[in-house]
Amino acid sequence: MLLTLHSAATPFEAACHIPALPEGHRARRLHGHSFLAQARCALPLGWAPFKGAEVSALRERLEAAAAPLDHALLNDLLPNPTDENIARWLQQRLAGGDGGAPLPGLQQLSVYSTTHSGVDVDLRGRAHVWRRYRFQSAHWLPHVPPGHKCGRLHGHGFEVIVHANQDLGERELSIDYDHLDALWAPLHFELNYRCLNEMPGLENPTSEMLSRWIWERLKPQLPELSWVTVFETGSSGANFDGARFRIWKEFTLDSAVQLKNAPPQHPLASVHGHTFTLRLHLQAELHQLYGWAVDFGDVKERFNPVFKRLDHHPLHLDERLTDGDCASLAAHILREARAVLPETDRVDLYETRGCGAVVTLGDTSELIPV
Ligand SMILES: Nc1nc2c(c(=O)[nH]1)N=C([C@H](O)[C@H](O)COP(=O)(O)OP(=O)(O)OP(=O)(O)O)CN2
Repeated sequence: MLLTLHSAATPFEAACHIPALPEGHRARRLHGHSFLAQARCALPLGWAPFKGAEVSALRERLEAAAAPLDHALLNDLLPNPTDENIARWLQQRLAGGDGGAPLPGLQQLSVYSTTHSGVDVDLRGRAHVWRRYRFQSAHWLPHVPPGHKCGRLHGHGFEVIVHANQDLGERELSIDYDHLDALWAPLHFELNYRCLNEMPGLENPTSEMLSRWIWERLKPQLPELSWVTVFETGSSGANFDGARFRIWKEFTLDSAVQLKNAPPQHPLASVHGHTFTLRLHLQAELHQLYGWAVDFGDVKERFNPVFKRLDHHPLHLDERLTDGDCASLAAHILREARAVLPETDRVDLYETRGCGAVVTLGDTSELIPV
C-alpha cells in the first residue's frame, strides 16, 4: 500500500542551558543554536485549503506552534530544553495545546539543534536520537567489472549517522550526546586517514559492507543502536539495521510547477519553480560478489531517462502528472522509477529543506535527517 507523508520544517534561533546535565558539562552553560523543527504527517484528504496545499499549510501550522521558541531563552518555556524535550513540547502544541486546530496524522516530530545531531519523536512517543560523524578515507572495490570507476583507488569524505532508539536500552541518549561520541571515537581513529581495504573485514568496502562493519562494532556496546547510515558521497549511501540493507541515491531537479487547484490569487497558482531534492530509496539483497544491493551508478543510469523528462521542464505542462505538488510528483516518480528499477520502494521529494513529501511502499522508520 502506498503511504504519503507530508513534511514541513521551520528554523528557529534560541538560547538555552541544560541544568539536568552533570556539574561542569559544557551544555549547562548558556549557549545557543540555530535549530530546525520538522513535522511529518499522514494528512487526511481535505485537511489543507485545497489539494496540493498540504506542505504550505503544514509549514504554517508548524511555524505557529514553534513561534514562541524563536529568539527566546528556551528555559523560560521548558526547564530542560533538550532536543527531545523541545520535540515533545512542540508535539503537544500541535495536538492543540497551543490553542490552534489539532494537527491530524502526525507521525514524527524532529528537532535538530545542529546539522550533526537531533532527535525524532514518533507517534508512539518513542525518541530516536541521531548523531553524524565524518572521516576521510581511501578505498577501491576489488570485484567490480573491468573499467568500473570504483575499481580504481579513490577516496571519499565519508559520513556516518548513528541512529539510536532509546526504547532499546536504558540510557537517556538525547540528554547527552557525549556517550555516542565516546563510542564513535575509537572507530574514527581506525577509519580516518586510512585505506579501508587494508582493514580486516573491509576488504570489499562498499557502503553496505561499511555500514554492517560499523553496526557489528557498535551494537554490543550500544543496545539502543537502531541503524547505521553511511554516506559514501553527498548523493549516495546505505543503511543497515542489523538485518537488511537499504540504499539511496539523491538527485536535484530544477523544474517549474504550478498548482492546478490553487485559487487564482494564491501564490501557488502562479508558475514558480524549485531546486527539488529527490531521493530514491531501494531495497535488495546483497549481491554475493559485488557486496552491494544495487550499484549507485546503475541507479543513476537506469533512472536517467525519467530524470531527463523532469529536470529543467515545466512540470505543470506534462500531461502524465496529476499536479505539481511534492506528493503528486513523488508518487509519479515512484511509479516511473519502479518501471526501470523495481527495487525502488520509496521516494523523498523536498522543495526546500525539510518541506516536501515522502511516498513509500515500505516502512518509514528509517528517515534520514534533511
Ligand atoms: N550500492 C553501492 N554502489 C556503489 C558503491 C557502493 O558502495 N554501494 N560504491 C561505488 C563507488 O565507490 C563510487 O565512488 C560511489 O558511487 P557513485 O554514487 O556513483 O559516485 P559519484 O559521486 O560519482 O556519483 P555521481 O552522482 O555520478 O556524482 C559505486 N557504486
